[in-house]
Amino acid sequence: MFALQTSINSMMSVYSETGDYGNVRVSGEILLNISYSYKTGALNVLVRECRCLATGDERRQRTDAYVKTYLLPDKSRQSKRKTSIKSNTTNPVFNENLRYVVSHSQLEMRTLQVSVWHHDRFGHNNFLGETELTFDSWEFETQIEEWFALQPRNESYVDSVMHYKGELTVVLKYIPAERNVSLPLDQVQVKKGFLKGKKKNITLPKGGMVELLVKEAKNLTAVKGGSSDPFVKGYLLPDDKKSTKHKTAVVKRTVNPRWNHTFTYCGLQHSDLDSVCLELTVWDREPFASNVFLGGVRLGAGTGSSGEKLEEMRGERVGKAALDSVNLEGRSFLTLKDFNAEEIKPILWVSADLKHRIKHRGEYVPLLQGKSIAMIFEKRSTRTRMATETGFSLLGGHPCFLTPQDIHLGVNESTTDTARVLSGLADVVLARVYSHSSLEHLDIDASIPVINGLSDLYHPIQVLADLSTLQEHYGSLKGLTLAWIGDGNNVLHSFMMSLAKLGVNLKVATPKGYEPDANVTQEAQLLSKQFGTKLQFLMDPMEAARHSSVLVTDTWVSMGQEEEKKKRLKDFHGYQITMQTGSVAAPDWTFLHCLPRKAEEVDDEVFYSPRSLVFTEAENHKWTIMGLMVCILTDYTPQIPKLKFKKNMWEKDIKNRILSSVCHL
Ligand SMILES: NC(=O)OP(=O)(O)O
Repeated sequence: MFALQTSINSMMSVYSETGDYGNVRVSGEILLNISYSYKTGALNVLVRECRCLATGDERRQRTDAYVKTYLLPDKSRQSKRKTSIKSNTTNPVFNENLRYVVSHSQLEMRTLQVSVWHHDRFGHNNFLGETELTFDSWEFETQIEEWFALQPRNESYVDSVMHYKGELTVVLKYIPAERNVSLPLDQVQVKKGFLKGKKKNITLPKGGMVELLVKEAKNLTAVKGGSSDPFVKGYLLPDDKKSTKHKTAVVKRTVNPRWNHTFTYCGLQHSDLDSVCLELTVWDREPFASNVFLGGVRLGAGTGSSGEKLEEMRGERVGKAALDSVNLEGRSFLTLKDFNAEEIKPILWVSADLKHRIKHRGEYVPLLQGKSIAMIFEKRSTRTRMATETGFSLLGGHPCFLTPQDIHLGVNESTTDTARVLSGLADVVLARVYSHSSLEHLDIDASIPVINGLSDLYHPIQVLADLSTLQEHYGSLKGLTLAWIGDGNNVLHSFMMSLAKLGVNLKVATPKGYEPDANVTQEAQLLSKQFGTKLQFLMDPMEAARHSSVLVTDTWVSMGQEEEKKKRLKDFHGYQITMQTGSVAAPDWTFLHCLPRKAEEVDDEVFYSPRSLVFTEAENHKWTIMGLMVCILTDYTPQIPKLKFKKNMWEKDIKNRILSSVCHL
């Protein structure tokens, strides 16, 4: 028998947080604009651009760069911020603000680590260089904008700060076979349920036994409010079937937990001890998200390699891995023009995940607990207001609905002052405005994210709901053709800024004089060229509908256009969507309308038919607004794998629905 008492910090950890840095030669500089606001307690790290970066992927001769920051010594995901990825350039321009809320006295003791990475969709991201800034002699009122040379990895800092993750105390014993067989049955620890009804038939394990007492840990990383909910997981490697997994209980709200929990591993010969290894990992339990990896250690001589477990240990579950390259936290959402496909897809995914968990599984998911949203509405609303209020509350947050009659905005108080005040009182603003420039002003002055709840130029949250509805019904967006028949308005503009990025073709039929905005059109043409999708501008509604999968229209008289109503109704004559319009569309055509609807735009036969997805579309307004809020206010990872919608399932469903409609007739 041997006994061993050890602690993590006396052993070399194989769980480097530093990851795989690749072998890219470091070059280039990064332009940062750094400011600190005493008023909001926000450190704003505006990542402007990089120049002369090294090539991230030599074989493919490309660099897809993004910037990542940590406010050291905190290396937890709460401290991580990322920009979007800029494709195929060694001189990427970001102009993205990475924000930390931290008191200036805390900040004096912190180090901002700014690293640049090449994003490899199919392998490891490659390190392209970094710079570190300390704040101990910083003039906090001064804003700096400066080029910083990128440096190779600072190994000494990595060793001294990043590898130390606390200490774990364990007692390890090997009990040889001759002693093991004399153990009474109730001392042989096997998985729960194994003994149930089988006591008579149980065969005692052959060979010796490893007994591990997990006593306690000290100085673990605090991942929430100064503490964690830690537990230990253990495997005896190699273990391809995960049959040796043991876990301690969770000890709540502490970074110095005491477990005194014993794991036993049976059937081991003494000679096996040279080839096995005991992997112990410490985790923070997260009831509504992936558990957070706090540290790990391997005891024993064997390598016990098991790729699957290593992956799980790093928290890279399906969802996490796929979302890892995208960080929308703190981003405003004024237009889909600012969001690429890799940023839009996670919003749709989180939305579908929330719908599944809350609506279908009946779970309570308070991801926005303690957060507030200021909802400014210059115009009336049914769906956007209800979707935001109920959705935000459902996630545990607090919505405040404000109209110009309720608050001083634009009457007694400037937009600038209102934006600053709201930034201190809420976590996010959603604003429905007449002029898009009002949103842009709000966004400049606010230090919290601003969401466009509709402006004269764009209605991006509506299009998120539409994309999610189509994704649900068709199983995939790519390859669909959407026909917009009607006014060249804000909803169309948002489609024009997003569809090509997702591989959707667009045909637009508008009466003369009601075409979409010229700048938006020019941008959409560039996107369609870039992504190889079809984009057509027509005047004939039937031509737009021909072979299209989705027929879409909207009101012909938007809010604020009431005086033009008579003329508009005349000008839009012939644009009503009817079954005749659908007769030339694709066999599986569907209909969308963002509502409210008037009969002149679409007749009752189409509007209330099984082809019409309008009421799901209205409901999805809520799930997509919730998904968006969660993406910009938290680092939530979907609990369920990326939802898969099989096309043949949908085809069956729509055929059944059409059939049942025929029966009613
Ligand atoms: N589609 C839409 O934005 O509806 P409301 O105007 O009711 O918010």
